[in-house]
Amino acid sequence: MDSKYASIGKEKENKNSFDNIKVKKMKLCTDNNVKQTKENSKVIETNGVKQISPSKSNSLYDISEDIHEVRKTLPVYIVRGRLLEEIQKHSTMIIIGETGSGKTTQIPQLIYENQHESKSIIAVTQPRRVAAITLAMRVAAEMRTDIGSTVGYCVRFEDVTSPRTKVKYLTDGMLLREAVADPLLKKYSTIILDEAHERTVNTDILFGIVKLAQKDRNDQKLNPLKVIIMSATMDVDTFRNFYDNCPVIYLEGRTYPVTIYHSKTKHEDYQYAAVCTIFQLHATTPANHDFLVFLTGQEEIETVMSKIKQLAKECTGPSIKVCPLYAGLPASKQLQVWKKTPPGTRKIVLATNIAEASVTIPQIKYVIDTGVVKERVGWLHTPQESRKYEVEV
Ligand SMILES: Nc1ncnc2c1ncn2[C@@H]1O[C@H](COP(=O)(O)OP(=O)(O)OP(=O)(O)O)[C@@H](O)[C@H]1O
Repeated sequence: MDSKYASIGKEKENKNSFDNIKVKKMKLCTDNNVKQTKENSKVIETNGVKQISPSKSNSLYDISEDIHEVRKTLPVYIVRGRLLEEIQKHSTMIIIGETGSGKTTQIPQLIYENQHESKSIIAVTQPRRVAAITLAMRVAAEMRTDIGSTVGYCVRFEDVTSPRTKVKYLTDGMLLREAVADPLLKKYSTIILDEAHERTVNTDILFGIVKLAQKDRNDQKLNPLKVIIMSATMDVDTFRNFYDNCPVIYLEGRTYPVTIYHSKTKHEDYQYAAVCTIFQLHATTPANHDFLVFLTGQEEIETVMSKIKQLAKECTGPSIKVCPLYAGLPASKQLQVWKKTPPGTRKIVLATNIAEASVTIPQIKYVIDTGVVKERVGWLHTPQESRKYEVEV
């Protein structure tokens, strides 16, 4: 996104650069036609297990919203009959579907609605905690059920499931832990390994574990295990070879019109450029158009957040709610991102790349991507780093 302000003049050094920002006082567009929504869910903690109370609201999602109509437009929903036939036919399969086709939210529901064994649980793994939680809440709302009953989630320090749970979203790490206690993963009838292309140590081990569990359950004549590998994009041949040439289904997705603007110049001080762009957009777009800004980590997010709060005081127009989103943030704070803001308030989400895939944040209309990311790398050439690399792998 090209920022008019960011490209004016010389960029200053990091520590002072924000002082350079001038907030234009102008009449801002507001959109007051946004409906007021109910208060969101409440978290109760009992014996160290947090339970989301359905009493105030079922989840982060307002049941009164037309989420059922949205669901019906999803490609997976449209081809559900044909897809189900394939799922029933094969014990292992790979499903490739474009982002937003409805793989993660619809396929578990489809299997649940058609499974006859009432005791079985469908597990859906996610690489990120926040994805597991928000997807479970979304699916619970779509199924008109309370979170923690038919649909639940399990992430580190938080198990929101019950004996009634049949669709369980959980992180790769949690399923791996369960596999240590029960290598056959007997409580599950179906295991969906989602976002398979993200390949971490956890997921790679899980691919082997579920394959073994499936085989051992067959050998021991126990209830069969269905394994579904899902992704938007991945190296299909590698996975297909590993899973004995299992069938692969491709699903078409939905696309939304996206206009991409690039900065004309390289901004060494990308935080400054991002803040400039935020206020440039803030001055010209309706209040119910929320922003998502990608930064590299907690420290940067906190710096930019405090600058936005400070500059917001000098602005007229819609108020601003800034929501941080990074892996180290407690889950309850991460969920603030999904809470609706009052009419006339703009939400600005400052996130690391954890918001890049597998999560959907409604109402985001503008994405400001600084184009930088923190990555952990292993060096093979020095003895110290090479040891580190070995330990991590
Ligand atoms: N947490 C959410 N909040 C609001 N809408 C959601 C949420 N999760 C899903 N949706 C809606 O459901 C649609 C399908 O999402 P889903 O996650 O099932 O797609 P997907 O094919 O798994 O995409 P991806 O490959 O990005 O995970 C989204 O485009 C969005 O309209």
